[in-house]
Amino acid sequence: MKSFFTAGDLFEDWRDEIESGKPPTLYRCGTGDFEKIELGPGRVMLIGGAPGAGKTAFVMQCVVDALRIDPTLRACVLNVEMAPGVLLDRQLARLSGVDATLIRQRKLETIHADRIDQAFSTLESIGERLAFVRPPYSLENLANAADEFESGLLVLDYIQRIEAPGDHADNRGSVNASMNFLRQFADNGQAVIVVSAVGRTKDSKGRSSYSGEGLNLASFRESSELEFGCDDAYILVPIDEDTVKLGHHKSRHGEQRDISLSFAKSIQRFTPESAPSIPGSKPRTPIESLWNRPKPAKGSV
Ligand SMILES: Nc1ncnc2c1ncn2[C@@H]1O[C@H](COP(=O)(O)OP(=O)(O)OP(=O)(O)O)[C@@H](O)[C@H]1O
Repeated sequence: MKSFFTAGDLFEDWRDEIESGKPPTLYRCGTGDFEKIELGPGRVMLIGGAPGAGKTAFVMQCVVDALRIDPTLRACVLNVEMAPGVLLDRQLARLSGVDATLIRQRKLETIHADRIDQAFSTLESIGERLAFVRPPYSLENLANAADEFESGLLVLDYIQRIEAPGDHADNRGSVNASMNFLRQFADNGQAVIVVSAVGRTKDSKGRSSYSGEGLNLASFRESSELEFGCDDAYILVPIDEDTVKLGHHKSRHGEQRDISLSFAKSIQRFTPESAPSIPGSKPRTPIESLWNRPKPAKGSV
């Protein structure tokens, strides 16, 4: 076999594909601004953020909602830090709107019953299409699980703690090797979400911190292959107690689009700030603006 092929060799298939008008498959992770997230076969999405920024909560929301929206999708989650039951507790809180602490402490009361039942049945409806990888937490084990489970979406939470095949001089070598393999998984039709730790940077006062202003593509730990290998890179940055920015630091296939989200931690739920209006509903007018509005002149309608 020759070590190259020409554009001419590709031409017919490529042209047919263009003319078919069939867009590439993308999995929707929610509504509103969540639709800006391009996750699909062949794509690797990287998401970083300081400890506790909400990376796991965000990724699990995307996965559960993608499974709810697309009934043919199957997902495999490898989470090194949190047991599957804890991940499900948090999704139960999000879907029911019942405080995650009450759920964690198993202190539910009758007033919660309806919402909890509804959330249980939502989670049950996707249960057979969501798999959690058992230890050992290695890439090899993830690949085996993905094949056995026939998944289309893989989640690695988080990459610095997942063992790559082969011997590596250091963690950097191992993360670089993992990213190379993950690109191959994507080229084989998987959608891949990679959660990554970030390193501290200097803030505006020269202090070492995780402050959002300093976090960028180079902040992903053991970074080089991570930033080059992914298609999209996001960093989740807290703005205030209940708002976060999902900074879009790399977009291989389109424009970079940051997303503002509110993060209700007690129920582990992210909501786009620019939520779509419900058809037929009127936007609420702030009472203050009515109060300050000039009074209509007498006799005018
Ligand atoms: N019951 C709760 N009530 C309020 N806040 C909570 C509750 N449970 C978790 N949290 C907060 O929600 C956030 C969850 O973040 P998550 O575990 O998704 O972060 P992460 O970025 O994945 O963190 P890490 O890097 O430590 O894995 C944390 O800030 C945590 O303090």
